[in-house]
Amino acid sequence: MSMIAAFYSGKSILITGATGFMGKVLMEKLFRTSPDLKVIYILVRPKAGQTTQQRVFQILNSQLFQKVKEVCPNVHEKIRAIYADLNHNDFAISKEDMQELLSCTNIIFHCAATVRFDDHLRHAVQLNVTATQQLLLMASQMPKLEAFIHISTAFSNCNLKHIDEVIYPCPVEPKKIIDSMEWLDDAIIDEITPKLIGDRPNTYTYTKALGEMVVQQESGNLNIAIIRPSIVGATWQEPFPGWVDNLNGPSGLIIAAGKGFLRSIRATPMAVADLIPVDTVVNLTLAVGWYTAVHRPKSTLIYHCTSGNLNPCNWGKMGFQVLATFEKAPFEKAFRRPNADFTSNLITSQYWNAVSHRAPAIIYDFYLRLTGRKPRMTKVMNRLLRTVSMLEYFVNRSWEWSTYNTEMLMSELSPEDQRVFNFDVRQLNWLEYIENYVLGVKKYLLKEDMAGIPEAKQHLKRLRNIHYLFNTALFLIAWRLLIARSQMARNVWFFIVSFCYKFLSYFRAPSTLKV
Ligand SMILES: CCCCCCCCCCCCCCCCCCCCCCCCCC(=O)SCCNC(=O)CCNC(=O)[C@H](O)C(C)(C)COP(=O)(O)OP(=O)(O)OC[C@H]1O[C@@H](n2cnc3c(N)ncnc32)[C@H](O)[C@@H]1OP(=O)(O)O
Ligand SMILES: NC(=O)C1=CN([C@@H]2O[C@H](COP(=O)(O)OP(=O)(O)OC[C@H]3O[C@@H](n4cnc5c(N)ncnc54)[C@H](OP(=O)(O)O)[C@@H]3O)[C@@H](O)[C@H]2O)C=CC1
Repeated sequence: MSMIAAFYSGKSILITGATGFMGKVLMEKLFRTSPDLKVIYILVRPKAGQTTQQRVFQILNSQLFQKVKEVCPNVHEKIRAIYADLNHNDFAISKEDMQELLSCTNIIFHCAATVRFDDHLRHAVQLNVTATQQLLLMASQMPKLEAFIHISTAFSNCNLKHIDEVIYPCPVEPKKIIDSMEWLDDAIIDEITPKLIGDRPNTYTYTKALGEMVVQQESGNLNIAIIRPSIVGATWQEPFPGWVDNLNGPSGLIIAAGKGFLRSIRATPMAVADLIPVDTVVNLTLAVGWYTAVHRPKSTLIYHCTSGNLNPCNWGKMGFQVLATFEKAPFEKAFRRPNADFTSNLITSQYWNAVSHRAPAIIYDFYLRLTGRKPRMTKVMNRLLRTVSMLEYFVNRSWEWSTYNTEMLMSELSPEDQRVFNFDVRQLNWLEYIENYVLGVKKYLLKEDMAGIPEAKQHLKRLRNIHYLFNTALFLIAWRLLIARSQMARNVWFFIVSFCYKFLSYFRAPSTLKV
């Protein structure tokens, strides 16, 4: 019997960010391994014209939850969606709901965040710092609370090269930042943002670091742990391999590359690609929840959920396997044939941007105009290149994260728990994982049918022929222009033609003799 699964039985669990990528997998695993849990409270806001109930209904009826329905048929009754918006200081939770949360909650998993790299500092602070502070305040009023698990990111200290499982303070206190956001106007915030974030690349990593400081400062008597995952990718094993449902991290780039839009990137092939499957993060999170509640460590423990120091893979190998999978199972209706140029050189990368990205987009828009349609490719390409430029920081550097606490926890688990809540990335086969990841992107994100693969392959062949035809035509035009202008080019041309003629006559002569 799994001790961790047994621990969650009968518990009332509060999850923030349950509608997000990680939150859904966390809920799924909890219901599947501990179907006897009492209730999962989730803080949800209405979104995209859907009420909170409709959103929950959609999640529970998705493919991800199919196995759960077999083990826990009354899952609908065990999930309690609470209307909440973390942008409001009191989360806009009703009095009755708040009362229920305060009196019943046993465990909190705080996953909600804004993960946009370029979010306005005011909004990023509200979500990643103030909301964390508010939740801690709520937690301090929960008499039955056993553990508070805060999800941060391994990149909260990406300005350092070696990162230990400790909290590194930011120069300005989070309380001062929270206060200043209340009275500074947007223009001034824009001006001071670069100074505040310092050598971090974006407001996301900065506010996640502030969020950790808040957790440390406001922990009081709470039993708290922090988890820092690196780049979270599709599922490795559970509930099935390759599941992914958003464009964050590598997923969006895999689509852009598979559809032939993205053909080069400024990346260092030998830099460590610190990817971690989402089910691994969730397994560690649940194990940490159990350990924190049962063993009650004296101080707040931080757990790095990373792969680089235990089972490293680099971007070059990853890109190679992504392309190999495109060969086997290409994406439908590609714009161009997938290809990859990795260059760490800025000038080469700008050259490839012009030749491989901007020029084809301009030519395609010209074709759309000629055929009476609205040009759109240049706009799409500009947005893609902007996104890529924001991710470049992470594919040109390597970090070392120590994993003492994570390894200590692994050794504390029973063999059964090590199996059911496996977070040992040393067992991960990267090539297999990446192949499943790309297939998962095709299946679950693009919703493409595997039966369409032969047609997709045909389409790529047509694109290859168009590519050869286009290059030949381009070469002939360029050559014709050159011959018209340069005596030397003409001489070279006559030399090649006479050489070919002699070559052919040589072969024709013996064959004539035979006859
Ligand atoms: C070596 C490769 C070689 C490839 C060469 C060739 C290929 C060969 C194969 C190679 C592939 C394999 C290797 C890949 C390397 C991956 C490195 C990843 C590093 C990640 C590190 C993460 C570390 C930190 C981890 C964490 O701790 S946190 C979680 C991470 N957080 C994020 O990943 C949020 C990012 N996003 C935003 O920050 C916002 O999205 C924003 C970007 C501001 C736009 O923002 P905006 O322009 O306002 O508008 P949106 O609506 O948001 O998006 C506008 C449009 O871009 C789309 N789109 C949004 N996203 C992405 C995305 N990712 N990728 C692509 N597209 C995206 C969206 O669909 C929309 O398309 P549309 O609808 O226009 O058609
Ligand atoms: N994905 C990754 O690569 C990594 C993620 N992390 C961390 O993991 C955690 C989960 O990330 P992930 O699941 O990928 O992110 P998602 O963007 O998929 O999910 C974010 C969640 O936060 C919720 N949320 C955002 N704003 C509000 C709000 N105002 N009120 C209520 N809920 C809100 C979202 O709700 P809604 O659906 O309504 O928008 C969603 O459920 C985050 O703390 C992130 O920093 C750490 C490392 C890497």
